[in-house]
Amino acid sequence: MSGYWAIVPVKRLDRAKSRLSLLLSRAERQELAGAMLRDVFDVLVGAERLSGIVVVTNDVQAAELASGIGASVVPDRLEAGTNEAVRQGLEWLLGRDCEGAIVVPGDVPFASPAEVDAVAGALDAHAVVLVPALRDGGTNMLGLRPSNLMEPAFGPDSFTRHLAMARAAGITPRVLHLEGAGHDIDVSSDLFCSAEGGAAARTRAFLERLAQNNPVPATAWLKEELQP
Ligand SMILES: Nc1nc2c(ncn2[C@@H]2O[C@H](COP(=O)(O)OP(=O)(O)OP(=O)(O)O)[C@@H](O)[C@H]2O)c(=O)[nH]1
Ligand SMILES: O=C(O)[C@H](O)COP(=O)(O)O
Repeated sequence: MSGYWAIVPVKRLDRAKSRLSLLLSRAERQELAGAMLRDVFDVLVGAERLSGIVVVTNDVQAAELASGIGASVVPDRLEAGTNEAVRQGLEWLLGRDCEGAIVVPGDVPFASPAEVDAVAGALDAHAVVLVPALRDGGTNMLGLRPSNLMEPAFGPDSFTRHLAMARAAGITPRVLHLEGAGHDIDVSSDLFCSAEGGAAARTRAFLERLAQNNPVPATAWLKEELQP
């Protein structure tokens, strides 16, 4: 099927979000990761411009959820990080009739279907589309047309790196600042920031419960900021 495909890398849910371990137990992190993933899948299903979804994961539950929405699942037995997972998704797409790919991490639950469609619309005119994280220098969505145009370079400060890589290849990327998709959940302070954007019903319910049960633990944030 031609058109744009979403690639979603998903780490094992019971290992997800280790940077939140100051505030959340392993079980809570797993629950949050599952809630965010379900919300992200709803967003992708609601987008009108996607021709397909490929989920790269070694997690049984994530794979079941992915199959439930009709996504293709690429097993990620090595779990060697986001870039390796995205690479596997891109490689899988190479054999398919696909015009381009949009990498969507599983931790951007506040994205909306309209934002995904906006990335797809921008990809029609630009070979590289970047959605920066609003706070930490990351890349929250990466659009590539064709899908093998550029290697993924996720990790700290990936937005600047993706920008530079595109420019080095002679491409002027389109940068979309999106309120919903720009908000990912990585560190404790992200748990207490109200987010604009899409429905994110399960994630918002989790965060509301958390806020009710725990008055904002400023000291935890401080510890987090002080960590190298
Ligand atoms: N398939 C796969 N996905 C990964 C891997 N590492 C990270 N991801 C996914 O890549 C996206 C961005 O990852 P991070 O923001 O670093 O999330 P995380 O690894 O759960 O968070 P931390 O443990 O706090 O670093 C999320 O959707 C992760 O599930 C991996 O080794 N394999
Ligand atoms: O740019 C990135 O690597 C992704 O957004 C993940 O970054 P994060 O770990 O800051 O979410």
